[in-house]
Amino acid sequence: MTLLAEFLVAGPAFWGLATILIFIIGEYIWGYYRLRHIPGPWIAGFSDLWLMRKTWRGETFKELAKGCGQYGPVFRIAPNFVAVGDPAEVRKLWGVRSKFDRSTWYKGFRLDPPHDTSITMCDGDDHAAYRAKLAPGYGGRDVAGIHEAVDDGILRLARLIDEKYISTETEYRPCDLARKVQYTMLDIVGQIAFGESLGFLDADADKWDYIKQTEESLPVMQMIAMRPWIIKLLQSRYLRKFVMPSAKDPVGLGRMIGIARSFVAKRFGPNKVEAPDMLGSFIKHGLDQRTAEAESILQVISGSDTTACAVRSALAHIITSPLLYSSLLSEISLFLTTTPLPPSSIITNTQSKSLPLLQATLKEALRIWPPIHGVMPRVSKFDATICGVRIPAGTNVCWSSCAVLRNTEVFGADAEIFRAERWLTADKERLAGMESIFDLTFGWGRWGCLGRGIAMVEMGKVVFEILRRWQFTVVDTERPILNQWAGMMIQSGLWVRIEKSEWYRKAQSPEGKK
Ligand code: HEM
Repeated sequence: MTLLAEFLVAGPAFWGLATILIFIIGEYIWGYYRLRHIPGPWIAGFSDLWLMRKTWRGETFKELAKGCGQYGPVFRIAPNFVAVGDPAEVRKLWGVRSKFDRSTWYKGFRLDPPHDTSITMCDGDDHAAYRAKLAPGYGGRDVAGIHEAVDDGILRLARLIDEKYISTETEYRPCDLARKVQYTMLDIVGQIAFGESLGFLDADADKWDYIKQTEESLPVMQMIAMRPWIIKLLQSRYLRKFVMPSAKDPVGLGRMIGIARSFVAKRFGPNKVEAPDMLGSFIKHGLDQRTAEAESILQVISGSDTTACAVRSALAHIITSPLLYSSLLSEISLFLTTTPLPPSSIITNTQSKSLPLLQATLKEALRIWPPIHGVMPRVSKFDATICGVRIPAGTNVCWSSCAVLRNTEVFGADAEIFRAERWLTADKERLAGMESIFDLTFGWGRWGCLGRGIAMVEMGKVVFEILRRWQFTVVDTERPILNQWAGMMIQSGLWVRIEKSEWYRKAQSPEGKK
């Protein structure tokens, strides 16, 4: 035996290594043992590789639903993670009376660690106190001009499309509507959040590569969120300045942080500006400068990508479904005959809510392609029972958004397809059930979306105004739009040929303007 081998066999290094190994093996066995009564892919009992692989490839949306079909409504997806596909149980899990809080998974989405925002707060009591400070702002109670901000964004979009993207018999000007919708939503959220548009539509460009970089980082964030120790490491004092976006970055998310920081800075100090916008409301209710910065950045991200996705999903389904498209145009044209609305005016929220097929289409778009479909785990300090299955304390309980939102008992035998009419033909009882599960697209209970009201206003107005002004032909019928299921939907390439609608042409003609 060499000296080294002798040392390893008998020395402290050997015993140190052996102890670590025994500890790791013990942890694997214990990890497997705790949830051994819950079925799932065998590898998920020992390792999170199954879940990581599906997450990285953007497959969790479909695969978790497949797993619920194969193993039952509760199945194991990693040593300490289970997925639930039963709609009523998910509503209970997220409800106000639930004993479950958010798991540390949410900490993976901190943009400016160690500062939390509403979405990264996990402790129920802290979150409730913080949420109370935000509710008057997000709910619009304290904010003047939300509707005007939305209208302004739509008019900017109209200007851009009219000037650059109208095709004629002799000229073909294809337009990526997915991008233009995203620019619109970013401009609107800037106006609502800071009282100033972010200027994406005017530039007709992805300013500072913000969209590109945010989209690239989403799948990575979903992966990091699965491993609490990686979150701690990357967000530690020593590493975060190298790996997290910084306000000094010239591009991307960092640049947006810098912009938010400069807007927020104007609201503090001796010459502080007071304004009746969302930021003003947050500050009025006690947010300090750093927290206001972090919350404002969250607002830009959560308030633009989600609504952009909902609008794009609605448009993609409308313009590829002839029956729905023509029915919607009839609804709009009937509305316009009774309510003359010049092109310079935007439909009101009350008017848009009075259009049943339009509202049904928006709900169906959110249901079939939920903008936020990540696993969103909850944990409890107590053992619990879900669908009759014992869930030990400390287990991450995720939802399968696809299993829940495409449940055939709730939404009908054809739940897997987009059919807006289901919302108009369902009887009272079924409709109540559908509505209560549809709610989950915005989260529910103590943790539910604070921007739901604003989102529905934006969606109703934007989709109506797009449909009444222009008509669309899909450029690539083989692949009208590209969806990437990264926990938060990434969509691109809704390429269309655009013509003005007959109503819009007439309304813009000299006679129409009279
Ligand atoms: C169609 C659009 C939208 C969808 C589908 C959506 C969906 C969601 C979901 C699923 C959650 C997470 C709930 C959870 O953790 O259980 C959430 C949280 C949140 N959303 Fe939205 N959202 C949308 C639009 C907006 C808008 C426009 C804003 C702001 C202007 C916003 C602000 C927020 C905030 C602040 C939270 C955190 C709430 C809390 O933790 O108390 N959202 N949203």
